[in-house]
Amino acid sequence: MKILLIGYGKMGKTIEQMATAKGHEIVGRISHENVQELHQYTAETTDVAIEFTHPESAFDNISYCLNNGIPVVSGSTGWLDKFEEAKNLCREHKGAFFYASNFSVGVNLFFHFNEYIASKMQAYKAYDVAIREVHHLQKVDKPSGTGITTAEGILSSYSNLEGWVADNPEEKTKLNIASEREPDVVGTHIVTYSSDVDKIELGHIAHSRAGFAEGAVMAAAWLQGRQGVYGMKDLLNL
Ligand SMILES: NC(=O)C1=CN([C@@H]2O[C@H](COP(=O)(O)OP(=O)(O)OC[C@H]3O[C@@H](n4cnc5c(N)ncnc54)[C@H](OP(=O)(O)O)[C@@H]3O)[C@@H](O)[C@H]2O)C=CC1
Ligand SMILES: O=C(O)C1=N[C@H](C(=O)O)C[C@H](O)C1
Repeated sequence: MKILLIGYGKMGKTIEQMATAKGHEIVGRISHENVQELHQYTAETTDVAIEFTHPESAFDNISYCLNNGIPVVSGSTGWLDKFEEAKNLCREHKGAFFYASNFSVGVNLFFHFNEYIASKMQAYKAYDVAIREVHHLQKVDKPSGTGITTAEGILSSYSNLEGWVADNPEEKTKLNIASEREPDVVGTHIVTYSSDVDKIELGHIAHSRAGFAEGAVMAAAWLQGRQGVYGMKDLLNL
C-alpha cells in the first residue's frame, strides 16, 4: 500500500517501521511543521492515510481525507465530540473511515472480556467498579481514549451509573476513571471491582507501541476496497 502518515511523532514513526518491514511504501509524513503540504496528497497518490496526531487537529485531518476520497485510519484520541460529524462526512462522500481508541489486539480482547465481566458483575452490588489508566508524561488528553472505551463497555451493563467521571471517586453515581502520568509508561488500563472482603481486577499493560502500530497497519490493509465507518470489532470479528 501507498501510505500517507499524518502525524509523525511516537506513533507515526513506529507505524513507519512496521509498515516498511511489511513491504508498504510511505508516500508522505505530515507533522505540525509541514501540515500545509497535506493538500498535495490525493486518492491517486495515496491508498490510505494513517492519522495519529493531536485532539485539536484530528478532525481536520480526517475531514481532508474524506473530502478527497482518501481512505483514512485514525487513532488520535481526545476529539470524539466531533465523531458523529466525521461519520456523517464519510457517509456523505461514500468514503472509508476506520477509527479505534486503541489498535492493539490485546486491548481489544481486554475490551471484550471487560464487557462480559461487567455484564456478570452488575448483579453484585457489594462490588464498586472503577477504572485506572496510566500513561507517559507527554500525553495531552485525559482520561485516555482507551479508558473511555473501557468505561462505555462497563456502562452498557450498569444502568444505575449515570455515565463516567474523570478523577472524582467521590461522585458515587458515576464510574470513576482515575488518570496517572508517569515517565515512560506506554499505556496501562486496569478495571477493579472492590468489595469489603476482596477485589477482582482485569488489566492490560502495553510493553511497547508495536501492538498499536501493527493493528493500525492491519486496519489500513483491511480497509482497502471497503466503504463505510469501521472499528476493531469489525476487523477482529469480536
Ligand atoms: N489508537 C491507538 O491505538 C493509539 C492512539 N494514540 C493517540 O495518537 C495520538 C498521537 O500520539 P503520539 O504519536 O504518541 O503523539 P506525538 O506527540 O508523539 O506525535 C504527534 C504528531 O502529530 C503532530 N501534530 C500535532 N499537532 C498537530 C497539528 N495541529 N497538525 C498536524 N500535526 C500535528 C506532531 O507534529 P510535531 O511533532 O511537529 O508537533 C507529531 O508529528 C494521540 O492522540 C494518542 O492518544 C497513541 C497510541 C496508540
Ligand atoms: O497517548 C498514548 O500514548 C496512548 N493513547 C491511546 C489512548 O488515549 O487510549 C492509546 C494508548 O493507551 C496509548
